[in-house]
Amino acid sequence: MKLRFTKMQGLGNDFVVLDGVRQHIQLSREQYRQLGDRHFGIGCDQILLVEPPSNAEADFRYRIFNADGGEVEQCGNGSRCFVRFVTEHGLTDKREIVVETARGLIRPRLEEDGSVTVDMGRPRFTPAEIPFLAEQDQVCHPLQLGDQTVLISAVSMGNPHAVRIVEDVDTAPVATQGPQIESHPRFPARVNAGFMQIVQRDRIRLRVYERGAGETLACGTGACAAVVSGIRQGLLDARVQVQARGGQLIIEWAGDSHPVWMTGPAVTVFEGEIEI
Ligand SMILES: N[C@@H](CCC[C@H](N)C(=O)O)C(=O)O
Repeated sequence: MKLRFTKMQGLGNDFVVLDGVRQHIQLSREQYRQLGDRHFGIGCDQILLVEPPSNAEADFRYRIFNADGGEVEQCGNGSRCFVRFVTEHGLTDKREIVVETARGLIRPRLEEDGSVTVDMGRPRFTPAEIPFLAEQDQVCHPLQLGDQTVLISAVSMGNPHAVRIVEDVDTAPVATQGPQIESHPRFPARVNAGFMQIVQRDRIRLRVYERGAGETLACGTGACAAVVSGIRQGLLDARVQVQARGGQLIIEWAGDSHPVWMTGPAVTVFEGEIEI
């Protein structure tokens, strides 16, 4: 079967986007994994499938698959690419779009300058909602990694995140501790592992070892989780610039049950067709 696709990126976190509105797409986990393969497929961190909504309130539904083929609940950089995709492909002329995801509705808005602002919903900290095996919600939890104990905060932005504060992201043990945290038995659905350096109260540097994709150049939900975790610890202000390896995001959170807002770019790289 021939499949048309669009290659996009948000801060270097790259996506294969499929139009499931104009073509019927039903792929197996193995086929998603094949699309994401950088040697035998197109190559990307995640695949986004845009579909008609099943909820009357929504304009579209979008599904997210990691490069390992597994379906996940939420994707920040992907939600901005999604907005550029549906507008550039003439699927909508709305600037504010209601989108159904596996974890409820999100409401992205296309700004005049082409950037996209997304209401990412409210963060959740209850261990069962993340899911994380812990007695109670604490701002920080000790986590055993071999013979070392590290402090992490556990946050769900629809998808699970563990955030660790480090002195310097450039020398942080992302390649070694990232996979250990990702598959830690206390995270039964696995987890995205963030390493955050606090530069100032309104600026952090962040690297994320993503569940199902490895370290990416940026992670939107990871940026939300890191800022929320820093605010909860009293270390950050309500508006923070997040510097990832692939570029910058602005994250805002007013606390408690307020939603987290994310603003950043999304870019189309090329279009193509693949036999799958
Ligand atoms: N890159 C994404 C997150 C994609 C999903 C994640 N790897 C997971 O498994 O939850 C983002 O920008 O948020």
